[in-house]
Amino acid sequence: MAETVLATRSLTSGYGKAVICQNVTLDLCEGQITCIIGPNGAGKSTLLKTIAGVVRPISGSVCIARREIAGLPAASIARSGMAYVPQEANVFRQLTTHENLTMGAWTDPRRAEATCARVYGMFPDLKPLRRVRAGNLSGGQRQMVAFGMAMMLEPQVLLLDEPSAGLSPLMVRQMFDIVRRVNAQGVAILMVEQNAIEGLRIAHRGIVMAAGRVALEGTAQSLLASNEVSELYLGTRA
Ligand SMILES: Nc1ncnc2c1ncn2[C@@H]1O[C@H](COP(=O)(O)OP(=O)(O)OP(=O)(O)O)[C@@H](O)[C@H]1O
Repeated sequence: MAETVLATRSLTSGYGKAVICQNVTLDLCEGQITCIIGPNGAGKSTLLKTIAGVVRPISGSVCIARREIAGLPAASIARSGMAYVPQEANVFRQLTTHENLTMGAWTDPRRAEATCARVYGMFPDLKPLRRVRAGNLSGGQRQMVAFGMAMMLEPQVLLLDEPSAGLSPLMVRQMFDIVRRVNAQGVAILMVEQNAIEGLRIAHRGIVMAAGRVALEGTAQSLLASNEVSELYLGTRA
């Protein structure tokens, strides 16, 4: 049985007086991809932000490798082995690709050079762009830089908020391919995706969120095969 690397229990969070995520309990196992799908405004991004420490939990628990991290500052959470790629504002636009990657090694700058070489190996398309400012890259290239920066932390757990958002169909395929390759290297991934079918296809497990709660969960295959999920969330009929 695979170890749980990330677990939330009854996690509740929101903004000011607005409670958005309610009693979210989930487990992410070692080496697995879990894809979170659901309608706009369901609270998917808020859940990732809460796990990453960007939004403070109201109640409940978040553990990485059985260590409680709920309520810790985002920087401490990143040091505990979890990297988070937000949907927006995820690179320094004035800095080059290479400078962005180097910034990604902030927890241990001495390792930056060696880790950079590994990340270029993972994302070969970034190599010719190393001297280009992130603000001058395409949306897909920028998304790859953000992903690369997260990998500079050499995380055990990666949180990805809509990695395929705004990408061309070709870039979407490339992005999912990279997600799969990073996972094959042993990184557990919790990913929010609007592109639900493609996201579930590369995932081991899936979670459907609705109105801030976990509405359904199961193996990705079972969600792809479910009539209810197909009609409500995948835009297809089985
Ligand atoms: N910074 C914020 N301050 C106040 N309310 C917010 C903030 N960010 C999000 N919300 C609200 O929280 C709710 C959930 O938003 P969230 O972005 O988590 O949903 P989502 O499922 O990721 O949606 P989408 O698929 O459209 O990205 C929405 O009603 C949204 O208006």
